[in-house]
Amino acid sequence: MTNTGSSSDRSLYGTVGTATESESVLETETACRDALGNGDIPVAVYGLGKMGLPLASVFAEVTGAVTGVDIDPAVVETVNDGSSHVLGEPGLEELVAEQVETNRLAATTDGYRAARDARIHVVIVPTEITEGDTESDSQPDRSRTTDLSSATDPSSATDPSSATDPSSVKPDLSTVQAVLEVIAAGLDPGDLVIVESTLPPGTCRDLIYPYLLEESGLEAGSFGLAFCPERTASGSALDDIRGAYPKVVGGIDAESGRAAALLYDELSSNAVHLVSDATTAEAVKVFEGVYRDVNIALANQLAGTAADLGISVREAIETANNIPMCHLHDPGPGVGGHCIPYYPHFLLSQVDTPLSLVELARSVNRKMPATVVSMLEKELDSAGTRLENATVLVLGFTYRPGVEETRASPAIDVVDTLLEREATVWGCDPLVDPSEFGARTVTVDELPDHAFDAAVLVTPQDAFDRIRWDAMNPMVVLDGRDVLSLEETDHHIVTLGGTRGNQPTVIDSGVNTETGTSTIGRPAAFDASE
Ligand SMILES: NC(=O)c1ccc[n+]([C@@H]2O[C@H](COP(=O)([O-])OP(=O)(O)OC[C@H]3O[C@@H](n4cnc5c(N)ncnc54)[C@H](O)[C@@H]3O)[C@@H](O)[C@H]2O)c1
Ligand SMILES: CC(=O)N[C@@H]1[C@@H](OP(=O)(O)OP(=O)(O)OC[C@H]2O[C@@H](n3ccc(=O)[nH]c3=O)[C@H](O)[C@@H]2O)O[C@H](CO)[C@@H](O)[C@@H]1O
Repeated sequence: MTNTGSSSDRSLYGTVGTATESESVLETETACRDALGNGDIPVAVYGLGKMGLPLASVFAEVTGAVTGVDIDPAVVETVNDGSSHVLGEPGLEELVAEQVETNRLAATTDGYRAARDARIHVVIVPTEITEGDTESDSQPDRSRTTDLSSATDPSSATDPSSATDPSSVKPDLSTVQAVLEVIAAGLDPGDLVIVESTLPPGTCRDLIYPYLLEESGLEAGSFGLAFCPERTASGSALDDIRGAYPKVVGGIDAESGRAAALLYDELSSNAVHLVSDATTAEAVKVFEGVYRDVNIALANQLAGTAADLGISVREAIETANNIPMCHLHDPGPGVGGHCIPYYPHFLLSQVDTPLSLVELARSVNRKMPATVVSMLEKELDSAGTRLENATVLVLGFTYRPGVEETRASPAIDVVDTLLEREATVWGCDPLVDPSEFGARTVTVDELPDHAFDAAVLVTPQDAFDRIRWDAMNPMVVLDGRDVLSLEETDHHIVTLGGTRGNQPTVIDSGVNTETGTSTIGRPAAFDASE
């Protein structure tokens, strides 16, 4: 099939209800699946970023009729050249080349035209947060997201790590709104709108559907809307989209849910979980993020008990996780990226119920970079060096190893705090330039040419395996991820969770093969046979 750019009279929404007497629902569904696979139902994917481009490519692979829309002309040009501007996604470069070459995927900046032609519209642009009225800090503002454009200028978006008070932060849906404006202008009866961008629960029902109805002038029930969250991570996007996890689908009405479930049943090799409604699907995605943020905060607080308890918290966490119901997370110098630090705010803004646990977790994680600098200061003091006189190396600026993304990266706050304390700060990262964040840039190979009083490992990039620690002057090394093996060097190593590297001694010769528990070396009082 070719991407003809002409509008199609085939659609997914509303088709089963129109089955004629001579046609069964199953036949109608089969016809829909055939039309989808034959490229008779044009798809527009809005946003060709780290998740949007993999998604558009998989949609192209399955449907053969995708127009990718992006406001960035450089992105559009790269895609139309058959290349991927997104790095570090196995298979993506080849898939984009193949889909563009066979005319199954084309990109454009002309969203209005793509919207006119498409019967399925997939939204995968970023959702941001913005800081509200900080004067009302003493009175937490729990008013909901009542407007799609709570911030009109996308550049005013807030970095969650700099937000002063979690309750003053609001979702900023202005980018989503910009796309909806384009879609509404080209919306026809029978069209299906899918939102994959993470949304505050209730957004499809309370904001997007009413907005599309009003702007398009169409009647309720004449087009579909479903929330189908992206459950992907950078580095495994194609596998994730093709079906690493069940696909969650929630429609604004029953027919929207049915049509979207059929679509993703074709797209994903995994099961489709059609939940009760769009709001439930929105909550699923936000809950996943909140779960992670709260659990990381718990791990970070537990790490802080190391000195009091005199143990390696890492050893205790790893050993506790031997039991299936325990999923303690890893302590770290902060929570970055444009998902986990943002999503708690998508929940906090929507409900009247006080969510003190969620707020506290956000505060704990947000303060981790400052906690790391305090730990470093203490260690430097013990070594006789004041922080303001120290030269500190920060290692790893992206929020995750190997992903070229620095939004909300803890390294940025670590650098800011060190600079506020008048330390001299150097930065090293193979993927981004630390000088963009106020540090002096140094490469891995240049490190032995410099003298540092301390190093802080924030994100363990693979390239750091090449660091010649033995060729560098002894220094305090704060290993924020507990990954360095410096025991054989003269460096003074510190981790967030106490002594590093301790492992339990595992005695397995007496393992009870039925229960998996060992009977050797256990105190008699705990022996089940007694
Ligand atoms: N990255 C992840 O790991 C991840 C995982 C799960 C879910 N998500 C969700 O997906 C969303 C998008 O993530 P991403 O990583 O692809 O973002 P991204 O920042 O990498 O890319 C966003 C793209 O959208 C384009 N864009 C902005 N405004 C536009 C508009 N009005 N019309 C068309 N294009 C526009 C930008 O030019 C950019 O190319 C996230 O905000 C989140 O809600 C992301
Ligand atoms: C459950 C999960 O994997 N969800 C993924 C997540 O992907 P992500 O790319 O944001 O990465 P995370 O791994 O969650 O890390 C975020 C930050 O938390 C730090 N961290 C992490 C674990 C830990 O134990 N201790 C920590 O300190 C880490 O260093 C980093 O800064 O969100 C996406 C969007 O919703 C999801 O789609 C995607 O499935």
